[in-house]
Amino acid sequence: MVWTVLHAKIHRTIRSRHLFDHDHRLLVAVSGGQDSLCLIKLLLDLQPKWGWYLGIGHCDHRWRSDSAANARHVQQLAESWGISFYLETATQPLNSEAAARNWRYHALIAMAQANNYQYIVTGHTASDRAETLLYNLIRGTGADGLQALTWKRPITRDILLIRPLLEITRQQTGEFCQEFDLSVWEDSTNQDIKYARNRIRQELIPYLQANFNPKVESALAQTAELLQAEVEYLEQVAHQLKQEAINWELENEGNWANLRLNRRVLKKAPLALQRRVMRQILQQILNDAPTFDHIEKLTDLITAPNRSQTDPFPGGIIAQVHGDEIWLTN
Ligand SMILES: Nc1ncnc2c1ncn2[C@@H]1O[C@H](COP(=O)(O)OP(=O)(O)OP(=O)(O)O)[C@@H](O)[C@H]1O
Repeated sequence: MVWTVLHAKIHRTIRSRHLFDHDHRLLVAVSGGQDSLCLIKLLLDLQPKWGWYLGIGHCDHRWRSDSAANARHVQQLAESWGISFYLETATQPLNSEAAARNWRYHALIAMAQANNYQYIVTGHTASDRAETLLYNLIRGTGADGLQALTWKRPITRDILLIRPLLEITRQQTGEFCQEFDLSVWEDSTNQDIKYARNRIRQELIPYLQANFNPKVESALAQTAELLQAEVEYLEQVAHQLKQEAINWELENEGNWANLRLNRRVLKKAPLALQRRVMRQILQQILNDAPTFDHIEKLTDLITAPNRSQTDPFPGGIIAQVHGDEIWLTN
């Protein structure tokens, strides 16, 4: 087997970041594109050193006319490597990026659960990370959005989502596929500049590379990496503060019903932590992700006069100041 710089890099990354350990069962999400082919080839080559059990999961969104052929192509590759192959096909064509992504993650989780995999591994690269950072930055976000794709995160209670290629650029995965003659399935929708993501990839990044920094992808990915560690730390501190600030909490048949927060505890904390506590609380009690506006309204109550209250949040929950406390009630 030829051992390249990428093999060495990914081997080091898996070890130093504790992405997965010996003998784990990894379900590798393979679209057939260059990134996920590079990923599966690297993992296959490293497999004898680590002893993983590898499987390939493919999702046919029925988005493009060639999607069934794409799925067959990935299946043939899996067979040629002697790896288990799992396919989910959408019951109807999914024609928005968001719908396709959402369905894809559910499909991959279902495959992993049915076949006893603890890890779902995707081929997101440093280039995806840079694009996600720019995409989120343009739409407006905090440090959380700028950490743009994490190495490892729980996707269900028992399954972790792992992205081992976050330090490797798309150029590198392309060169790797050429070097090993991997037959890449080109996704025609990647070229379509009606999608903002693709415009960032096709127009904005090349512009930044040509005019500002030829290594802008790696630079942005590094920014995301630094922010990720800071976000992790702030979230931990906010969690502790939240526990300290909750005076009283009532659950009704497993559902959250009533919460009282100590304003004196919260007032002493910096604004950045106040906002994070409020976001964690809203995440806990709303079914949807809280908006910036929701978080600000609730944070304002920390210093607002007695009896001030918010408009109802989705689900009808209202927050109101009662002396030294904020009451959230249904
Ligand atoms: N049809 C598919 N079947 C299996 N895995 C897929 C498929 N499409 C994408 N993936 C996995 O997701 C990774 C990222 O793909 P891509 O960048 O096209 O998706 P995305 O919509 O931007 O995803 P995300 O929301 O996760 O960033 C791929 O490297 C691959 O591991």
